Amino acid sequence: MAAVRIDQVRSVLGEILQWKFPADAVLSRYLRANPKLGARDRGEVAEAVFDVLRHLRRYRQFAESGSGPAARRLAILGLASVFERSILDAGLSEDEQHWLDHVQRIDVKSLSRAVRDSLPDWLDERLSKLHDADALIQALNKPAPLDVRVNPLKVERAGMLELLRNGAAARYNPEPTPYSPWGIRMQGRPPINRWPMFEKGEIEVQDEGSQILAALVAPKRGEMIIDYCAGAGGKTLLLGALMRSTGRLYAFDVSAARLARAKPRFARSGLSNIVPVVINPENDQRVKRLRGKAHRVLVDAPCSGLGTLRRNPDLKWRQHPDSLDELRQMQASILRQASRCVAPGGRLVYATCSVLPEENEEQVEAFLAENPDFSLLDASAIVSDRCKNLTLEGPYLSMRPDVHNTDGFFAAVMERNKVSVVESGVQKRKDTSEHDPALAPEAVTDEPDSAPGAEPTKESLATPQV
Ligand SMILES: C[S@@+](CC[C@H](N)C(=O)[O-])C[C@H]1O[C@@H](n2cnc3c(N)ncnc32)[C@H](O)[C@@H]1O
Repeated sequence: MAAVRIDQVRSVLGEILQWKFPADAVLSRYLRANPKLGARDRGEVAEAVFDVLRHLRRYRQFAESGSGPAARRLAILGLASVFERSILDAGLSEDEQHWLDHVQRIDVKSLSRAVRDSLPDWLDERLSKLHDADALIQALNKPAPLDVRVNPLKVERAGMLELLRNGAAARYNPEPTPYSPWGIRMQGRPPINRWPMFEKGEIEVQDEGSQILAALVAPKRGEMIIDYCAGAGGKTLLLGALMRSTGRLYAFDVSAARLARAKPRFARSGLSNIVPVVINPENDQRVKRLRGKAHRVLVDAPCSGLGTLRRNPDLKWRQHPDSLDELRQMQASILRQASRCVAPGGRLVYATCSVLPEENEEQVEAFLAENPDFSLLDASAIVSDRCKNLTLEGPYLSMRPDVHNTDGFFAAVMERNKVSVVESGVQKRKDTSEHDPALAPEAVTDEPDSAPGAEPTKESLATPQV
């Protein structure tokens, strides 16, 4: 069995290490192409592959010694984290066993941090500037638990926890998440997409940090909200539920494929206030029509994803300083465009799942310097309303795996002055819905709990005519 597993891991790694596709996509494709593999086989292959990606630099150094193909030695090192030696040895030659004995005796503390914790030099250098860098790097190198979130429109967390603890999920040790009031954390690899509560839209997979982001947007009933980079809808779903399915929640994205992946999730959720719209990154007329209209705009910006290394360790090797520069320009441009949709008195939330200041604080500072009609709010005061145990230092939301046991997330909340002058968008049409049903205004049945200062706007916030 060990011999077969080594070949399987080696085969998956062979494709992943070409870095053409994300590791999880390659692995899913491999598992789909090998349907005879049972749940345990799949788990073992996945665990070993991800272990290699986490420790790639160190393992490559170890694999320089020994004989035979280096890719096989990487697979052996990955499987050494899954199997006991006695099981693994059954698939190894005598030479390989000696080689593994040798590398397992190496004192990793004698290696430089970049090798020990397997980081490319450029990333080691950037992370080393962060507070408590060692703890952060080590936490990013550990596998993450699985966080799910209840759909507050359908169920309460306490009831769902009881159901999970008394059913087949008990072995995954479900526990409430410490900060998010909607989260449940499980250990291992629960096959939740086959569970009835998932099919009924009562639970969704969402990291606790991402749940807290939705709390930070703090949408209210009846408001008009834009999730500007909605992707597969992870945050849209919780925003829609917090709005109690009232008002209007635009789910924008430039990628039709990503929004298409969101649609079954929207359907399961039971939400009826979401309007998905594929937008053009440049000069989109529908975006223009929403200028100065939204109560809240969330920009969950495309980023390096370096806060999610626990789940996506391949990003260490797929990202590069040049790609980071491109991302920074894109982030600044999206933030600028999205900010125009914010109504006077409304809020703009900029978020990433990166831990690098150049994608986070520096972007926000540059935006605020160029846009004096926006000012920074204290994130801590806003989230404390729903996330009782969460204390933050400073005005930003900054979640870290070493501190909060979540992925690395950053967010800033900015408020537009009540007296901002809103640039007009495209020329007004008599009846917009006739031309663009995707943006057709629908009856807003619930009064907003509060509307941002509406005095100087040309159109009223409560009637989202777009
Ligand atoms: C971090 S992901 C969003 C994840 C999503 N919010 C979620 O919670 O599942 C960033 C998204 O931004 C989208 N994007 C890239 N450029 C964009 C642009 N100019 N305008 C809007 N969305 C954009 C990408 O297609 C991607 O889906």
